[in-house]
This record gives sequence, structure tokens and C-alpha cells, in this order.
Amino acid sequence: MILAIDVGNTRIKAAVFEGATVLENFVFLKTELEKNIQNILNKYEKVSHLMVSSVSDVEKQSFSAFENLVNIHFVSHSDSFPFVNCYSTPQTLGIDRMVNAAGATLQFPNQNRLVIDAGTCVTYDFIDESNNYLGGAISPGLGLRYAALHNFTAKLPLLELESPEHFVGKSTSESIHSGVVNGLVHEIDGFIAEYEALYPKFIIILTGGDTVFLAKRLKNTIFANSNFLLESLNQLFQYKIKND
Ligand SMILES: Nc1ncnc2c1ncn2[C@@H]1O[C@H](COP(=O)(O)OP(=O)(O)O)[C@@H](O)[C@H]1O
Ligand SMILES: CC(C)(COP(=O)(O)O)[C@@H](O)C(=O)NCCC(=O)O
Ligand SMILES: [K+]
Repeated sequence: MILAIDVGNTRIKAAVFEGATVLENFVFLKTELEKNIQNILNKYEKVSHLMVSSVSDVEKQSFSAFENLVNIHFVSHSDSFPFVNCYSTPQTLGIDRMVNAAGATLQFPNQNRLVIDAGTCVTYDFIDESNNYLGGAISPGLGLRYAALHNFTAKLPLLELESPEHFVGKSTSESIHSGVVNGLVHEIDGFIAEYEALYPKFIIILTGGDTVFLAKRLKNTIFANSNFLLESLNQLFQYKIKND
């Protein structure tokens, strides 16, 4: 049994896997990391390995309390991945993006793939059919867009994510909701259209905390799976066992 842990910039997501099956999902804040991991390990005594992806300041030492209980693997740039990394600064590529790219490569062989991860940031990652990881884009996520409008202006309130009622915002709050939500939806549709001009055929995977909210608003057919990064960690673990 393995416990996959995804430390993002907003929160931590974790899942216990038995083979390819998810037994349970967990979400918690990094301030409650130790307590939550301890509870999970108490409940699932058969967990033998932790597979961790972190893009936050949570490092390997944060798990030192569990070193005697389980094997801990922190995914790093020096691991082997099932794709050729064509990023010009491979050492600065986000580990979460590499894990998503690994999952896309392993789960959807021999095709072009675009992974969109809508979390704190929205990341776009493209892996071609020859398993070359080409790169992509980073833009602010929904929460970050709301926060930025408030934090960098004098007059804009901080609003919670809401579905815009009108495309033409008729008040300050309607304008903000339209700008943030329609703005990101158009961005994603626009990116997909640009990739389509370059690659006639590719599959699209949407993941991250805003998957469900965004999926129903997009034009294109996509695989929407909030759990894709955790599932990719599990697949990368199996890949590691075969290749080490
Ligand atoms: N309970 C929640 N707490 C925080 N964000 C949430 C929650 N539920 C949904 N979200 C959405 O998830 C996004 C964060 O996604 P997530 O993938 O968890 O981020 P990260 O991996 O960067 O920590 C936010 O933009 C927010 O809109
Ligand atoms: C872009 C990110 C901040 C996304 O983080 P997230 O939204 O998953 O919390 C992360 O992938 C990162 O720190 N990347 C490093 C820069 C790069 O990928 O080029
Ligand atoms: K992301």
C-alpha cells in the first residue's frame, strides 16, 4: 500500500493506494501535516511507502517523524521519468508538473497530451507522441486572480469564487466574477486552440482543485480528473520499481 502526497501552494492532497485503486482521499493544510499523516498511517497500517511531490517549502525533513515507520520517497529532478525533458531549465521545472507529465505519458501512451492543472497557479504541460516533454505555461489560478485584484488595488473587494451570472458585469462584484471566471475559461479555450493549430490531435487532461468548476465551462472534450496528480504519483512509484 502506498500513500501519495501532493504538497501544493494552497493545500496538501493525499491518497492511499492499493495497486491502482484509491482507498481514500485526504485534504489538509501544511500546518497540520504531521497530525494528518500520523492519522492516515494509524488507519492504514499496511502503508509501506510515502511518495511525495512538493512545490512548497515542505521538505523531506517535515516527514522525519515517519522515517522509521515507512519508506519515504521525495520525487526530485534526479529521478527517472518516462519522458525526455526538453525544458531549457529542467532543474527549475515544478515537480508537480513533472509528475503530471509522467502520469500523462504512462496512462496515455503514443499520443500527444496536454495536461492543465488548475490549482494555485494554472499550469499547462505538453508531451508529444514521442514522449518529449516540451514545456507549457504558468498563469494565476482562480483564487490568485481574486486575491490579486484585491491586494493590488485600493477599491476592489476580496470576493469568493462564484459563477458569473452575466457575461457583461453590471456591478463591481459581477465585473470581478466575470473577469476572473470568464477570463480563465477563455484563456484555457484559447490555449487549447493554439495547441490545435500546432498539433492536429491530442488529448487533454484537466486536474487541480478547480477541475469540477472549470470542466463544465470549457468548449473542448477533456478528461477531467481532480485526482490525476495523486494517481500519477502512484504510477510513477510503479515505474520506479520497474526501472530502479
Ligand atoms: N477547500 C478548499 N480550499 C482551498 N481551495 C479550494 C478548496 N476547494 C476548492 N478549492 C479550489 O482549489 C484551488 C486550489 O487547488 P489545489 O489544486 O488544491 O492547489 P495547490 O495544488 O496549488 O495547493 C483554489 O483555486 C480553489 O478555488
Ligand atoms: C508553477 C507552480 C508554482 C504551480 O504550483 P501549484 O499551483 O501546483 O501550487 C509550480 O509548478 C512551480 O513552482 N514551478 C516552478 C517553475 C516551473 O515549473 O518552471
Ligand atoms: K497547478
